[in-house]
Amino acid sequence: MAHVNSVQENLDDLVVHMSGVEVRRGGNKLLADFDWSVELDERWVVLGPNGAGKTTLLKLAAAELHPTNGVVHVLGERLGRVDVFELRPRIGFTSAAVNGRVPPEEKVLDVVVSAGYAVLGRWRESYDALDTERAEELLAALGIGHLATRMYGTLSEGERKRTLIARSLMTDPEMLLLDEPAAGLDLGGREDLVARLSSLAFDPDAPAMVLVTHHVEEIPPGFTHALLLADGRAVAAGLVDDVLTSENLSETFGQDLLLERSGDRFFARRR
Ligand SMILES: Nc1ncnc2c1ncn2[C@@H]1O[C@H](COP(=O)(O)OP(=O)(O)OP(=O)(O)O)[C@@H](O)[C@H]1O
Repeated sequence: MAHVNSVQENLDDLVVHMSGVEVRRGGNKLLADFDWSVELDERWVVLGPNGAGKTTLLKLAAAELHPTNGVVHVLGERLGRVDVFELRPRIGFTSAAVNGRVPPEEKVLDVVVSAGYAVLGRWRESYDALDTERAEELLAALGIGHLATRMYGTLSEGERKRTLIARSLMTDPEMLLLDEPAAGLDLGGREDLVARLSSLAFDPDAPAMVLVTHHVEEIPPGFTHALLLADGRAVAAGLVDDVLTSENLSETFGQDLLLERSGDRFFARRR
C-alpha cells in the first residue's frame, strides 16, 4: 500500500507520464516501447523527422488519443479512467488543426477570450470584463495587443500563431502543448516567435511546455529538455545539453549531421 501511495505522489508531480506506450493504427506502430515523463517546471522540445510520431505523442498528452497499449497519465489522471472533457480545459493546445477551425471573420480578441468558454466562433454578446482584460494582456504579452479588434482572417501567419498561443494560455492551463508553432513563418516571424516562446519558457509562472518541431533552429532558449523521436521510438531523452548532439541528431534524421551551438541557439547541417 505504501508503494501505491508513493507512486501516486510521484504522479502528482508529473504533468505527463507514459509507460510502455504503444499506439497502433492500420498495422502501423505510430509509437512503440515508449516511456516519458514531464515535470511541472520542465520545458520540452520534441524533435524528429516527418512521420516520427510527434503529433501522435502530442495528441496523447492532450488527451485527444488513447494508447493501444501501456499507461498514460496526464496531469495526474489516467487516460481511460478520467472524463477527458474535464481534463482538456486544463491543457493548452495549439496546432495547425486549431488554426483551421477559427472562423476568418472572428475578432482576434474573441478568438482568445472564447477559450475560457471552450468554444470557437463567438457565441455571446459580451464576455466578463475580467476575461476581456486577461485576453488583452495576453495579446499584449505576445506583441499583438494592437490587433485585438482585427478579424482573424486578415492576420499574417505569424500573427495567427501568436493569437492561438494567447488563446491556449487564456484558461491558465497546467500544460501548454505547441505543435510546430513556427511552421510556415518567414525568418523574421520565426525569430520573433522564438523570442516570445523563450520569454514564456523563462517565466517561472508559465505552465509546463512541450513544443514539437522539425528544426533545431526553432528551439527557444529556456527550453530545458529534449526528446528525439524516430520511427515511433525515442532515440534520446533528457536535458537539452545531454541530448542535443551531432550523433543523436544524425541517428534521428538518418543523415550525417553536424549540430552547432551559437550562444543559446542551435543550428544543424549535413556534414
Ligand atoms: N490512422 C492512421 N493509420 C495509419 N497510419 C497512420 C495513421 N495516423 C498516422 N499514421 C502514420 O503514423 C506515423 C506518425 O504520424 P505523426 O503524425 O505522429 O508523425 P509526425 O512526427 O507528427 O509527422 P510530421 O512531422 O510529418 O507531422 C506517420 O507515418 C503516419 O503516416
